[in-house]
Amino acid sequence: MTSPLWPAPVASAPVDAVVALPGSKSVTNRALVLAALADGPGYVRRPLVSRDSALMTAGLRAMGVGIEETPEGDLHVVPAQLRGPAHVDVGNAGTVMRFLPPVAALAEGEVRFEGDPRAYERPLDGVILGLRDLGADIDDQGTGRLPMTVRGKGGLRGGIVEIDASSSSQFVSALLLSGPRFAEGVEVRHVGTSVPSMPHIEMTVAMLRAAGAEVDDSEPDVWRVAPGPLAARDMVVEPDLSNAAPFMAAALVVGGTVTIRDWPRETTQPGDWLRDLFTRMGGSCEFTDEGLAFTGTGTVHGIDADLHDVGELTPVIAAVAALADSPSSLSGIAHLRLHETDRLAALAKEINALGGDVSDTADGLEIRPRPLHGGEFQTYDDHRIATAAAVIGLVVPGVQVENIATTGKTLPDFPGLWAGLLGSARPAS
Ligand SMILES: O=C(O)C1=C[C@@H](OP(=O)(O)O)[C@@H](O)[C@H](O)C1
Ligand SMILES: C=C(OP(=O)(O)O)C(=O)O
Repeated sequence: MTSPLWPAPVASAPVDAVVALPGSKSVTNRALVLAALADGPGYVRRPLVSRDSALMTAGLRAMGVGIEETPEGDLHVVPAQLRGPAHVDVGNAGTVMRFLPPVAALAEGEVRFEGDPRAYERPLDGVILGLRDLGADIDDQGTGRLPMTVRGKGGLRGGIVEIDASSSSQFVSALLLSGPRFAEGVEVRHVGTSVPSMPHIEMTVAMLRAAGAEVDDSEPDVWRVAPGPLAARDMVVEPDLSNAAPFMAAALVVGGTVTIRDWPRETTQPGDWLRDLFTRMGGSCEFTDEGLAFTGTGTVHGIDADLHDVGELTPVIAAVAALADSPSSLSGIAHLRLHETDRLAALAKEINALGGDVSDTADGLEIRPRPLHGGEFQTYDDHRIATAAAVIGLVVPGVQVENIATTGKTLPDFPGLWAGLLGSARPAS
């Protein structure tokens, strides 16, 4: 089945807009897990409402957790005895497929995990092998992947476990998030080449501590979580800074100023790196009372950057780099081949289809800017490939984005937000 094409709007004037972004996927889905495992009812305030968060909510509800939306749009989470039989659809959400199996191991009864075809290709071995070592009974037919069944025993021993988290930081986050509820807590020791997306593990540690858990992360590649209760709380979700990328990129490639409302002054979100990365590419930013004001001139410089810690920013950075006045080299991101799609291959193929000159290397992208032309841009069910295409379309007429609706994985109504960004463009002087 072919998906409809979305004609990417071309910017006719510099942008001048204030953007209120929905909540962070990573914070929302961690907050939901921590609230579900807490010692009483709590709230997740200003949550993201998107495909990935809906899948997390549905998965927790299937295991018995009460989650109700309040009239203000917050989520009231009422923990319960976790139970099977239950069915969890993980979609293509890394956070759901990795964070919920440890929760299922705490349930009484069988929990079946299924998802999109791509979820069956994405790595899960660190979670499966790790949980088994900690005492869980998992039937994965020997594949180390989904689909699988966790035969929950109402609790888990826990203890010390060695895993290789070089393919995804989410393996570590998954075992830590449920760790306080394991009888012996958990000590996760990473063995292997370096763990990507370290800020996301720092986010896990920070959110566990905020919920009262005792976490020791003083030794590199080792994390210890003591057994104990998680406090029932109000958790307020920050705006999704990774999803700020296309909006800030608009100011870079078109010129003008975009203010991202409520940008936190301190955060573990990897999107905070955009301030530095996009400044190096030609923009400038300042904190204002409203948020972060980011200004570009329309002239973009290439960048040499190791994105190992912030891989999810790659697609939009690659799109901007394809429009730059000098080449770029993006490295440290081999693990992106195992994301929603093989992002390195997809970006090279689609940018080249518009006349670009991009090669995917063993661990990144080499981008040599060339004049681009319009054409179809395939998105491979990948929200960030779709927003990257929209950025190119701002300055390259005739870009048609296939399945723009895939942005709904983490960013509801992206086309509406994008139209708002351009609608408020000030007239050219
Ligand atoms: O824990 C999280 O919320 C995430 C961790 C990262 O995963 P990887 O470590 O698999 O890259 C990131 O890319 C993903 O978008 C979200
Ligand atoms: C890699 C990503 O998602 P997931 O949580 O599915 O891993 C992403 O959002 O860029």
